[in-house]
Amino acid sequence: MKNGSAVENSDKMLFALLVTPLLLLALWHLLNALNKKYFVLSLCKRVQTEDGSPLETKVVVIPGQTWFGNNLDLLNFTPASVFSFIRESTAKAEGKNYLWYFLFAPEYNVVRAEEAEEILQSTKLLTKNTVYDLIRPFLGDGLLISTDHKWHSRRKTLTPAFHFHILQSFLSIFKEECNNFITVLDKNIEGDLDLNQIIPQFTLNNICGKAYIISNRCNIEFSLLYIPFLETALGVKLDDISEGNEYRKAIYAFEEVFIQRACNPLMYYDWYFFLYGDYRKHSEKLRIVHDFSSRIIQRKRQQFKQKQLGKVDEFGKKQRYAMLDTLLAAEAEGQIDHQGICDEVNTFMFEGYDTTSTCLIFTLLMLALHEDVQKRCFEEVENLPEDSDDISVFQYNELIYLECVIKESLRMFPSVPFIGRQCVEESVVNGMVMPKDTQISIHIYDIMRDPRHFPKPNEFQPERFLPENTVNRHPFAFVPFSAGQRNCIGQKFAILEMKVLLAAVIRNFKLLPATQLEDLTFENGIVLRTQQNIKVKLAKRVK
Ligand code: HEM
Repeated sequence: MKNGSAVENSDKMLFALLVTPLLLLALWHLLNALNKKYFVLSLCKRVQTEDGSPLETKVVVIPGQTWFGNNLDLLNFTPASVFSFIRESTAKAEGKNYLWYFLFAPEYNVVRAEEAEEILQSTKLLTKNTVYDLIRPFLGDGLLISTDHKWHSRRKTLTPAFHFHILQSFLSIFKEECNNFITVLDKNIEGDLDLNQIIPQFTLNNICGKAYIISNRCNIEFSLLYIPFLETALGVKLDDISEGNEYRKAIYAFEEVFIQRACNPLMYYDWYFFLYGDYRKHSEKLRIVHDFSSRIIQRKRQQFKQKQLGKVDEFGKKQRYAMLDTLLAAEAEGQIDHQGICDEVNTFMFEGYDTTSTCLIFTLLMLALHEDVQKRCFEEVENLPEDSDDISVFQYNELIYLECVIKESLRMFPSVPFIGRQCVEESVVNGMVMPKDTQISIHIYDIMRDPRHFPKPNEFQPERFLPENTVNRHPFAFVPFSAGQRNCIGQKFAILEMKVLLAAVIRNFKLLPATQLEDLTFENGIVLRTQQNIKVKLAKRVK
């Protein structure tokens, strides 16, 4: 009996020895076959071409540094290393679009205008990607992040608030703020002017609060109490400087936490962020920001009711309101609630402040570094009427060369270096079948440095934007304000605001270099940042 069971056992062992490798081989083949369609170790479906041609003909797949796709490539990066990693990836892909594989979803990186066009024009790819979820606690379902019906109806409601006639009425506010700004510069002609300190205060004042704070060395005090953006888009003046200032600081701190999160893929998970991230700072700053916007809205609501704004003016035309009035009018008609208004106000404060200041900082730097360009701008603005009160929107529109300078600065240093979309269902994009949840990053920075569209892309050449030089350019090669349905609603506002400031600065001062481009380390944030503050010197122009 014993002998019989021993034989049986050895048969079993032999069987196992023969079958196990076969099973493993079969499993290996199965996994290999599965891995063609799915990136097994990244738990996501692969991108395929629509016509069955090799994927490499459409996109470069950048191999990850481990077997787990690109999941660990970005771990614990800093904002500066994220910026250089993205640029290196573009270089590795030799200017072609490229793919990464992350946990649960691929990421399609677009660096070419040709493919960006299809995405930005698509009516199906309007949903923002997961990076935007990190700012959702701040901006809620405001225009930047919302999607589908909510976004459509809000965009329709808010578009008239940026109509030419409304912009015209903002002009006097921009000018007043600008005059104050020039007075401040006049008092600080000595030494280097730290643009990162003073410009964000100007643009936030154009948004929400007047308080120029510059280091004691420069000796500028909390002197000005004026709030153009609140007054322009929002139609409110702040009485309390410290209130606006606390708000500005809270936004800055929120952005710092955002950057920390954005640099670590694990931090995208709320539970991980709650346990290991700066969750307390995040919540505290959000409370300050939200309380501030809520108070502004309450104040404006009172004024709105008191004024009893009618729906038609004396000529029977529908009245055009600034942004917050527009929202309050929509609230009166039951189209939006208090939370919706808060989300929009936060979105506009946020979108309208950092973006414009980043562009102004780089434009002033480039003017200081390029004397010939500055001279040409000076000749152009010199023709404007002496008294700034007499300068009309039309005259600002005619500052063609200054506009080229702003555009060239935006091309080289786009305030928003990348934007994101995602496929909410399996979709065909640029001839490839993208699985549901594929993340799409459109790298505006790289698109606008593509030498096929901008020869010698690292050279500052405003002439590229003179009308005669743009005729044959690809329409999506220059997209600092994005394009298509989800383009920037505030672009005309921004260009006018920047022209008013730049014209005034150039008329009054000669800008001289202090910071050189080589001194700067770039960082990826919500907007493009540099580790070092950017400085210029000023020399008063003799009239
Ligand atoms: C130089 C200045 C500016 C630049 C470079 C800029 C750039 C952009 C870009 C690239 C987008 C698309 C974002 C995306 O798809 O994720 C955008 C959207 C937006 N911008 Fe701007 N922006 C600027 C100024 C402004 C200003 C001054 C305002 C408000 C007054 C504003 C309000 C918005 C809003 C609300 C959106 C979302 C639009 C939508 O999705 O319907 N922006 N901006």
